[in-house]
Amino acid sequence: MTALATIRDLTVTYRRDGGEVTALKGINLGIASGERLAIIGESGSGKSTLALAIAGLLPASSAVSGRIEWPGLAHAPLGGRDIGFVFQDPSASLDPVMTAGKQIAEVARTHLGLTWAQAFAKAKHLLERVRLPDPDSALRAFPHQLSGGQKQRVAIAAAIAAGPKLLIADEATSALDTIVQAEIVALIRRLVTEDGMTLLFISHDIALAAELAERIAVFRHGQLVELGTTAQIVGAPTQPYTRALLDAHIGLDAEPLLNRAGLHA
Ligand SMILES: Nc1ncnc2c1ncn2[C@@H]1O[C@H](COP(=O)(O)OP(=O)(O)OP(=O)(O)O)[C@@H](O)[C@H]1O
Ligand code: NI
Repeated sequence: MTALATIRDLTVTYRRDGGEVTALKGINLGIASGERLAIIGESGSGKSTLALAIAGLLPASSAVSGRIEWPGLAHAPLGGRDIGFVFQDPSASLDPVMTAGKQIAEVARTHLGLTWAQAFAKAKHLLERVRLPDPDSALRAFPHQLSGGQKQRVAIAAAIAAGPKLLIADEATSALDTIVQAEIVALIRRLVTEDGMTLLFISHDIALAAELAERIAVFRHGQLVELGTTAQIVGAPTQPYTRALLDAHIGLDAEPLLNRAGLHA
């Protein structure tokens, strides 16, 4: 498999209150073109920092060493065009005073050089693809007129509007109730497959990660502690920490998770 991105010895430190917090320590990780890779770990383990570093979105208060190479791209990645980003809270990524259609169209216009008319046509098509019940009225809807799940669908449509190679979903379903969460996971899986995107799925929920990902990377205290196929991580973890994450989720019985991951009959 060819690599889309290769992360080499990545260390990220934030300055805070005169001190320093090391959020990532010497991370080495390859992301294969077209794979679905999950990043899991508890709160503060550095998952979002990794996502932001990959997307080139780290705040100015951070210091970075190491590097991220993009053998799968012909050029340095441009956020929004080559990398789509979906955040936990769609209200934070959507502009409250702009219609859903315009927010999606703007991405298409900016990165694909479309006219507004072409960009709105594309936005409508994207709203159909993310299965908004009434794409025509959704085009004209403001974020507050949509449910949480619908807003997340709009945010996903905007994230993929420029046809990115890589889609990063950082806790994209964590704020949603279980049923909507499952729908959004299914949506992400379908879109990634249809467009041949690479997926980086970030979650504290090992079960959700197992449902969607082919490989899982386990982070703890800023370090990558275990990396393997979903079957390995869920069925035969080598690290006590990974086992603890599994146990916390399912007690001592791994069977339900394996079933969810489609690894058993
Ligand atoms: N902008 C920032 N300024 C200072 N420290 C930060 C900043 N962002 C994150 N941190 C710190 O860096 C560490 C890693 O945070 P990060 O958000 O990457 O973890 P996470 O695994 O995404 O956690 P969560 O599951 O809660 O989202 C934590 O100690 C956090 O407090
Ligand atoms: Ni996070």
